[in-house]
Amino acid sequence: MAARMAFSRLTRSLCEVGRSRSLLLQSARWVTSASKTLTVTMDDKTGIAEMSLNRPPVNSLSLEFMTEINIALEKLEHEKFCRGVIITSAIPKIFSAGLDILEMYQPKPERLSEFWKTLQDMWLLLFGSRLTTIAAINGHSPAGGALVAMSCDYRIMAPGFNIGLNETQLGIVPPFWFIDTMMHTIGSRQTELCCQKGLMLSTEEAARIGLVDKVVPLDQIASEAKAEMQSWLKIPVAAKLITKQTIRAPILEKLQTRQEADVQNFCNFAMKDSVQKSLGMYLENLKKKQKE
Ligand SMILES: CCCCCCC/C=C/C(=O)SCCNC(=O)CCNC(=O)[C@H](O)C(C)(C)COP(=O)(O)OP(=O)(O)OC[C@H]1O[C@@H](n2cnc3c(N)ncnc32)[C@H](O)[C@@H]1OP(=O)(O)O
Repeated sequence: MAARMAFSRLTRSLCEVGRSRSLLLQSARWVTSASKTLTVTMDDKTGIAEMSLNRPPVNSLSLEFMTEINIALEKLEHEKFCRGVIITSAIPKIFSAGLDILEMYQPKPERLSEFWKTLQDMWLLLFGSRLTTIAAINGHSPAGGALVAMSCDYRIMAPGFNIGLNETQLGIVPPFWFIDTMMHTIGSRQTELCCQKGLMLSTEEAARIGLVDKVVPLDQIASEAKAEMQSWLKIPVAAKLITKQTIRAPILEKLQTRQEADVQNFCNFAMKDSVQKSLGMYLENLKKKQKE
């Protein structure tokens, strides 16, 4: 249901963005075409797909990038032989820098609402996926990046990076469904501590509170993710999926029943002068940091 609703919006979004991104079936493996920013490969023997994010410099989630991700997720969801997907990054040291702040800073109102709908769709597709989903977190993963990781069934992270919902540090508020996703992962007390302070946790701190399930060296992250996936795929599929749906359905429904209102809230909030000022200053600091 979540995936179907997301798909109808996705189709519209695709037309508006005006890009064609077909997925080509190529014997044993299929790969995304038309774009270098997302590579999806599938091993037909194991039914395991890998989605690799590759939008330099930091895999920030723009409208177009999320549309691509959504199309790929939708395709995998309907791919008969696909049983699981591993999400990772092709960019050294960055899993995803989260939402593209440039989408929210001095935005055009129509694009802003489309941007938010596309983010909602991405979350609905990923959090509600029938597939087993594993995040192989091979770099920093703030805010929207953490949301992607937390929406998966399992998280493996390499040491030396940070992860968390840091929105309050930017003077913005994590949406209720970001918070719900974190509460689902680490419980409400830890979520409150992390979200109010906008904490970015080290890999080890994240593992300590269950935000990350396993810590492995960077060079072993891909093989470990595959091994972990194999163990999940041994569980009887219907039993596993119904269990996942039972746990996640109320969280998904909360957004599904308020999607339009959530878009409106977000747009109103984002357009506030004070929020625009905070975002402008944050962007400025990111650039300054680069020069230092
Ligand atoms: C308005 C209402 C909002 C309601 C709530 C919305 C919920 C929000 C969710 C979000 O995801 S907001 C985004 C949060 N993300 C961040 O705070 C991450 C910021 N980035 C970083 O901390 C670092 O860039 C990094 C990811 C740790 C990587 O550091 P590194 O030193 O490797 O690279 P930089 O030199 O910092 O960056 C390179 C380049 O990329 C630009 N950039 C970085 N992050 C973003 C981003 N999220 N969006 C857009 N652009 C980003 C950065 O400015 C540099 O640009 P140039 O100077 O090269 O042009």
